[in-house]
Amino acid sequence: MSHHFTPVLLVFLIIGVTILVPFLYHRRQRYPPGPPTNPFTGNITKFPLQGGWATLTKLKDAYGDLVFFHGLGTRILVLNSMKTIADLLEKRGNIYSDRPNFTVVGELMDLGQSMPLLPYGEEWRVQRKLVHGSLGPSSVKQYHKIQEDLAGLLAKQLLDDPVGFFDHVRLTASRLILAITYGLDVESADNDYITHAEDTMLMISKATVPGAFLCDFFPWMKHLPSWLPFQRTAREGKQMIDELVTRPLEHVKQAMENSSAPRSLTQELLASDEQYPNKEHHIRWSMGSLYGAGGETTYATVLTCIMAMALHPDKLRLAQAEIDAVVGTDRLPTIGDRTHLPYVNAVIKETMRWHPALPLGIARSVTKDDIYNGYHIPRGTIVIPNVWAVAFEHCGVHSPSEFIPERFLVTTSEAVPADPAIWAFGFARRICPGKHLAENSLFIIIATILAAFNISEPSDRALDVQFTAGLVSYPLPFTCDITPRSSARASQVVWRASQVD
Ligand code: HEM
Repeated sequence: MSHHFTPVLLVFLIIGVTILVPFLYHRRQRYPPGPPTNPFTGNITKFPLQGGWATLTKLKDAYGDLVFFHGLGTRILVLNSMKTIADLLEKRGNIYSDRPNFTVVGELMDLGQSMPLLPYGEEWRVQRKLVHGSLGPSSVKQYHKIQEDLAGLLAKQLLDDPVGFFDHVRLTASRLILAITYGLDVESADNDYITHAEDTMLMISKATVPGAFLCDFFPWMKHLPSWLPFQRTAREGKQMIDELVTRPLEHVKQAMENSSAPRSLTQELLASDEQYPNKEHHIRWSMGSLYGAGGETTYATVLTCIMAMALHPDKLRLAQAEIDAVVGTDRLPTIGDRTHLPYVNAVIKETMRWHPALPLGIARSVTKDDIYNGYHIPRGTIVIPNVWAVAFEHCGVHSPSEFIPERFLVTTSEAVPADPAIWAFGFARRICPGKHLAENSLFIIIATILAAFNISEPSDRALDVQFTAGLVSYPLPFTCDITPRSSARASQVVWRASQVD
């Protein structure tokens, strides 16, 4: 009997295997949900290229915490919640800590040598280590004085030329980084370096917009002849970037030879006895990375805060009242006051939540095929943490789009939103190494401005609330009135600026 059954069983088995295996395999290969696809371009053309955070956050309603785009050889996974970000970027950090490859900016212009773009590997590890020692929570105390001095000088500029506040804030953030990284004189740093650095940053931010170069989609194009316009642009960009990272380094080396180099991160690293391969190369790129990553993010946040204060005079008054009560009225705040000013800190947190400076963080790339919640995430997928969605998800009891610092001051446990300090600076192995420095900079610049000035919407028109749509998002130039709170505060500002040596 049994041997009659065997061929039948075999046939069934074969049929079963031929149908089931591809079926199961297909199930295993299932991509996370996303907008409808077509056979030619998948759904990649539906990925919003500029300022996509609001659109991507809306897609969360339709598709959930994971939204997947694919087509034309590119795959993008958007993470729309703290849970998915923690599960992948943190718990599976060994395969989710790489960066996508930018053919033009990264390879042809050489920016791939800089820490934010370096692949997850040995060179990146060396550069991170170089900056960690000097940017840790206790090391950053050595920069308090520079930060307080620069906040004081900024206040003086706001007093003398309030209309130019936008530029003053921008330059202050840039000077701060140049002073700390290279020991450049805070006042003269502008002429020598900032103009070039700003031009270069502008060039980089234009060049990193997806779609800026066809070559980013078709990497083989990098081998095309050098006279082609995109190759020329790439060469010019490479030169600008090279100058940005090399000139200040050479300046420090020269000053060290003359024994006149002030203390700075670069000077300390060059002077250290520690030996490792390509030492100068790594110092050049890790230090250069700090300017690129640390200037724009800081001024974006300060400008957003100024805008929010102009729009919310009642919140400004509360912050000022707290400063007057805690710090007093006879001096400007210092970084030492930071832990004693909960309302001012809540204003800063709310600024970072209301409009995060990096609304989509900095993209990652996954180095191995992965399965998550039953979905297939292929190797090489670009992974984007949508922190804009996180900012709206964890916002406590108040409406997410409104500016309400009080949401961070609630005492009942379930209503307190997640502190932006845990998500605005990125995650796990690639978390922002400048976080502690940045938090002190934001505090001292914002607290100094609030202590000394009133900020209000222009009397003749409404303030235009608009933000740039690039990687770093900050207010488009806007007008607001910035006036000293009193003549006593104005005199304090003048005196404080005169103390900067
Ligand atoms: C408000 C200010 C700042 C914000 C919101 C911010 C945010 C971020 C974020 C979201 C990332 C990506 C992390 C990830 O991939 O998970 C990052 C990376 C980075 N940040 Fe910041 N940052 C700020 C200020 C600074 C400052 C002042 C410095 C330098 C002193 C700095 C240096 C860097 C560097 C070098 C990286 C690349 C790290 C890597 O790829 O391993 N940042 N930052």
